[in-house]
Amino acid sequence: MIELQQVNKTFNKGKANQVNAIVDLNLHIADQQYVVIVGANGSGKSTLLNLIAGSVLSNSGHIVIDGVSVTKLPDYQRSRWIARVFQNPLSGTAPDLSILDNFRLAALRTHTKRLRIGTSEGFKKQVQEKISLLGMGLENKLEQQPMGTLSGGQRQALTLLMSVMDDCKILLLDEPTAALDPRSAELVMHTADELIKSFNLTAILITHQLKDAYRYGNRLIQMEEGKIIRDYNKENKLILTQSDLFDWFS
Ligand SMILES: Nc1ncnc2c1ncn2[C@@H]1O[C@H](COP(=O)(O)OP(=O)(O)OP(=O)(O)O)[C@@H](O)[C@H]1O
Repeated sequence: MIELQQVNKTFNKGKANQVNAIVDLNLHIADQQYVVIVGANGSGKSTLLNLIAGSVLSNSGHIVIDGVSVTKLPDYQRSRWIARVFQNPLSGTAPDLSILDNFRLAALRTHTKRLRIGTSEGFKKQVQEKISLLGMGLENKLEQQPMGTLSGGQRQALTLLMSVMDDCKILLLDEPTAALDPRSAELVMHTADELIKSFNLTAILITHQLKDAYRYGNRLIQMEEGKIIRDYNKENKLILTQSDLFDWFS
């Protein structure tokens, strides 16, 4: 569960370039909800995700995750709940290391409990099993293939997998397909959807791709000038047509 109560975030407060990025925002996200957020550039989407992740702290209001008040906690103290995937498929991976070594690093970094870290065959087998879920045939290239030689889509799918293999409950996706070609983007969106379901995650996706906003998730939010101006739950989203969604931006 994620709860934001009367949250405000102002950048450059009191200066000529002051920006009220988030304004009196209230939001309740139930466990296992998959929320998609759309909105024009500068409407506050990334700031909202940063406030939830703790990489930006609010000026006022309360943020509660899983019943714990996290309002003043920095991001590294929220990482037990939260995993994040960003636009750039290269961020968070070591290009010269093999796929397996990247998984070892990720497991060490997050002290994952799902995996027994090490050089053992057991670790390799667990990673192999998980990677085979992606259906990309990468499970047979674990040790030969350096991460940097994979396509952007493959890397982003592996990054997704690495981030959800930890015991996190919340996955934050900030335009994860923005740097990908349409085919890779489709693959990553599908992978994210499968992982969210199979790991029972609560997820938030920011996207400018309206067809993805329409297709994925069970709640749809539109932001404007730091506020939520539309909020469609699962039932209302089902009634919405794709052209309704396009009309919001015309
Ligand atoms: N660190 C910062 N310092 C100053 N202003 C900022 C900072 N981060 C965001 N802003 C401003 O806050 C407003 C909201 O930005 P934000 O990145 O949250 O919007 P967004 O909806 O994610 O936009 P986009 O779709 O372009 O990514 C913008 O006016 C932006 O310039």
